[in-house]
Amino acid sequence: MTRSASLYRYRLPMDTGVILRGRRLTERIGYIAELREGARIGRGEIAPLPGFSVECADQAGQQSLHALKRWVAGQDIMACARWPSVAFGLSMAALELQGELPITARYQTVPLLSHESVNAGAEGAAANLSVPADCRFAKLKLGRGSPQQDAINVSALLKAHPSLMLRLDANCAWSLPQAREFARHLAPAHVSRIAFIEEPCQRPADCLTFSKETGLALAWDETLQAAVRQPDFTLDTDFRLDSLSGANTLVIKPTLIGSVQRCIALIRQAQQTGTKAVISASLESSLGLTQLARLSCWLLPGSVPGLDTLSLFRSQLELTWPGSTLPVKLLQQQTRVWHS
Ligand SMILES: O=C(O)CCC(=O)C1=CC=C[C@@H](O)[C@@H]1C(=O)O
Ligand SMILES: [Mg+2]
Repeated sequence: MTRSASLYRYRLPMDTGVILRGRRLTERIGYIAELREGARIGRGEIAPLPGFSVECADQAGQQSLHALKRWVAGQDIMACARWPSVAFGLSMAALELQGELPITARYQTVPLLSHESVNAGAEGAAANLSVPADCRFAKLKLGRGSPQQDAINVSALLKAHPSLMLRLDANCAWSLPQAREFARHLAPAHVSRIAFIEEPCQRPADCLTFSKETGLALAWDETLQAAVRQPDFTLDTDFRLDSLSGANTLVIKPTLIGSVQRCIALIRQAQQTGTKAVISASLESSLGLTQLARLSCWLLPGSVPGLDTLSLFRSQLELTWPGSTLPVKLLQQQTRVWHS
């Protein structure tokens, strides 16, 4: 069957307040790979995240182009997809082309609570944070204010919403003493209402010590991304998660981890050791987010993914996230950098 492929480069305006690793992100640049074989179409998003991905958009674009040309010539699309963002996007496109990415999704996500006012320490800001009425879980970023202020905000939020559970994320902000300072000001009754805390400390060993001392459940995010980049990290049978053990959850950001197949293997191996997994966004466009929602519903039907990042954008791309009223840019309006 005849094959054709296109690679679209997109630039989407972001909300002014998006700061990643101390850098303001004013626009999101990425690619959409589109595969066609006979009447079938498959798309995937390739969007390395500045400050988190090793590769930049140009590097990802060049590698994607090379892979697409090989695929059109009848070769394996994944053979030279080395960057995680490229491996993820191309593997998603191939899955969708083959009809193996389920259409169904719940499009449910864990709300990311805005923290500007909370972080400014505004009196009562945390308790007044708008939390959707029916939501069981919400996510709050930590590490911008003082650990004590973070703990006060968390306690105020949980007090104001008696049935709420929180996912917390400090993005490796704290030393062990600072993390202990946070725990010291946390109401003991609230510890059990924290589903997990992502990356509390700069050092993974300190995260483990902190978790053991406080009983706060730990989730690996950046630590997992760093581990999978190690050359000796293999997902074959002898790979054990003990180099990542001690956490009760792995945060799977496919754009930062790699191919769907690699994510599946990681999830299955985590589950064999009693470790949970949640799929999380890396600020993909609405096209990528809708595919991540389908992926999460397929691989982790019992877990609510962390995909509440569309509000950081000023427009959607090609596919709308259900309920979003953001304007939609179409792929044909984007720059097609190559077409077979
Ligand atoms: O995981 C979620 O609920 C949403 C995504 C999210 O929190 C993040 C995405 C990308 C980088 C970070 O800002 C942050 C994270 O560290 O998990
Ligand atoms: Mg995180």
